[in-house]
Amino acid sequence: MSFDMEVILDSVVHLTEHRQLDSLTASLISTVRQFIAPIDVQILDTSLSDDGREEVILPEHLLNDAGGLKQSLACFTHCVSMRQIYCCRDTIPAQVAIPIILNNCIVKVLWVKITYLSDQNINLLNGFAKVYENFLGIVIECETDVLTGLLNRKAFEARLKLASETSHKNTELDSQRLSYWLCIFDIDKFKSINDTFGHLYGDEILLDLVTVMRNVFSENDEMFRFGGDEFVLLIAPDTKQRVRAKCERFCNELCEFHDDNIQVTLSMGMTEILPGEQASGLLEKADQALYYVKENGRNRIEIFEELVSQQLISLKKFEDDIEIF
Ligand SMILES: Nc1nc2c(ncn2[C@@H]2O[C@H](COP(=O)(O)OP(=O)(O)OP(=O)(O)O)[C@@H](O)[C@H]2O)c(=O)[nH]1
Repeated sequence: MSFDMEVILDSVVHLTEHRQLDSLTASLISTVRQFIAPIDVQILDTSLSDDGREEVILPEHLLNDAGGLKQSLACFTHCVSMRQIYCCRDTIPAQVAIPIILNNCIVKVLWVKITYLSDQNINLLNGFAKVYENFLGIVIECETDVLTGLLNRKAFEARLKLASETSHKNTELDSQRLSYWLCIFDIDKFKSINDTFGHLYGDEILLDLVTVMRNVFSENDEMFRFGGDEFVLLIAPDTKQRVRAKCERFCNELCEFHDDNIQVTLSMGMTEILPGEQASGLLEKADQALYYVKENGRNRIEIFEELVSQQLISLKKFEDDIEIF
């Protein structure tokens, strides 16, 4: 089969229109489907093993499928770890896997199962994988905070939208309900830390905070730096009590992290993410709880909904948002 150059260029244009990881990945999959009509195509994720090696996360069905990866797993693993294309054409269907590499790390693997795998198909797949790889680098760079390596504000909205869409309408009592949570926090009197110890020391404090945060929160909790000393957490579904306990542990561990003459304390506002709530309203709620903490002594955590029920702050500002849902 030969391919029309114009159609290929169109696909590259389409692939590079995307500015978000999920849509970029979906676009690569649909491009591969369009051009080589595979039986299956997947973009596999990778994780780091305890000894620092990249491991491809293989879904069960890929391993156990008839003609699946199980028989040739050693060869697949070897090729990918050597950053080479894995190609198995002896079997029907054939399989090909192309590692996607960023900063010398394997971050994803394009895996395709196809009835007949020609050289032309391999070249085309490799070309699309390279376009995806280059663009993935740009997308990740755009969504990453330079100092801390956390996600930045730009990455936040899409992730919050996903959380509020997948958050289930549940009727359990407060104490048993598993919800996503949004937390905003900033360092107390960070300006005076900068003024006393210098800006570079202030940067070290920000990096220490991220180290402690990564230790306390799980991979499912997403962490963002909005700018300056302001951070946001999108915490995966859990009860209010457990989320509060986790946030308190974070604040305590950060406080104990510096055994010198400096004590870093945080003020934090939290709010529950209910289905369909909009980013602006949620941010305002968490921000209002944070503001309350700042105005009332700093160095603690407050939950917006609790402040409202205790009539310490007013819900009025959000009535419009709530009526929509
Ligand atoms: N070291 C360092 N400082 C930064 C950075 N970005 C912003 N800042 C400083 O962070 C400080 C933030 O101060 P504010 O949040 O306004 O106030 P604060 O002193 O933390 O006081 P409260 O928030 O009211 O407790 C300012 O002095 C900024 O100049 C950065 O990347 N590194």
